[in-house]
Amino acid sequence: MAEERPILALGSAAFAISEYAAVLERYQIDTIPLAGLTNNAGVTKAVADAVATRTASGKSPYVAFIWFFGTGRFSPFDANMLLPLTQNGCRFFSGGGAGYDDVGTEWMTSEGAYYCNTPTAITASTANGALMLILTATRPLTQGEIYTKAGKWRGDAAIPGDLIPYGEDIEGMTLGIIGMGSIGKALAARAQACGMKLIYNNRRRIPQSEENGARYVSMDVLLATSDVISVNCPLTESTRHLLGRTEFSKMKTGVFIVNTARGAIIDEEALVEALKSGKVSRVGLDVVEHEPKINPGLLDPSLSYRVILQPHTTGRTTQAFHKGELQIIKSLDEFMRGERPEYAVNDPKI
Ligand SMILES: O=CC(=O)O
Repeated sequence: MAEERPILALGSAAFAISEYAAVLERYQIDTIPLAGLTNNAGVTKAVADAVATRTASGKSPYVAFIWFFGTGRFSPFDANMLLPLTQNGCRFFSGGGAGYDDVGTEWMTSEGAYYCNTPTAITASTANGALMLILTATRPLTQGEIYTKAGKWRGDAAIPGDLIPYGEDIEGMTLGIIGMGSIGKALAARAQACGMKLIYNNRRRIPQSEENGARYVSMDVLLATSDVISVNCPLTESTRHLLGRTEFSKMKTGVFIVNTARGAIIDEEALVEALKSGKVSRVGLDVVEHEPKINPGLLDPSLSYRVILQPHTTGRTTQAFHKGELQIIKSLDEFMRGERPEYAVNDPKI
């Protein structure tokens, strides 16, 4: 047990139980219990208190801070929350999740600290979730379930607009993938097996051997030729509202849109207009701009079953979170051994 290099943890692993029990044996870890914590201010105070207690007792300061999945309600994990740690020598942070738009990585770099995400943990679950939403958007699945449970079966032909519409088969449709990282590639492999034609846009073309049958095209070509568009890129300043009024106007009429990345990549006001005008047929959103608040336009009764909403759960499977917790442990071990962690997203001067 290395008392001289202690670690602070927010909560505990919930899936990699035995592996994390071994971590608790390997290192000296203080845990901030999650019970009673509801927001960023609570965690900010708990971190400051933990650092102050350690300093007051004359013990060595924390060198690392980790948190797990399901902690989005505490974000952002930035200077405001973490400064007491870096001021006292903490040089490693890692949290559950592929995206890290809610983590102050630039600030961490300037403090000489690593940030490690869990880059491939949710790849399969999110790609499966994207395919699930593509199928749900192209087939009237939500409406069918609600009707069946309500005893309406396929609806009443005598009432205008009441019948469930026919579904559309995705075979032969063109899928445009925006963002060809690990999730985009995994989605391409799945969609290819369903007989879709694949195109993608990315900051740059990726090696052909990794394209999984997708063809690199400009954003304008993707917008103009896709029957289904899937958003799979990270949220950055350059992708915020990447799909807005101008982009919707370039799309095919009747396009289906799916977003399993981050809500703010789509301008929701523009999306609602595009749904109302019929430009967009149906949309499947696992993410929205101001989670957990839903833009009232998306809940407009006139759009009814054409807006499929999920509570940011496509990546959330037991297998994915287990893998992710193992990735946090791997990064922590590498840092504690004095190595550059493989999953570091930044390059601080250490
Ligand atoms: O949205 C989930 C993630 O980024 O891991």
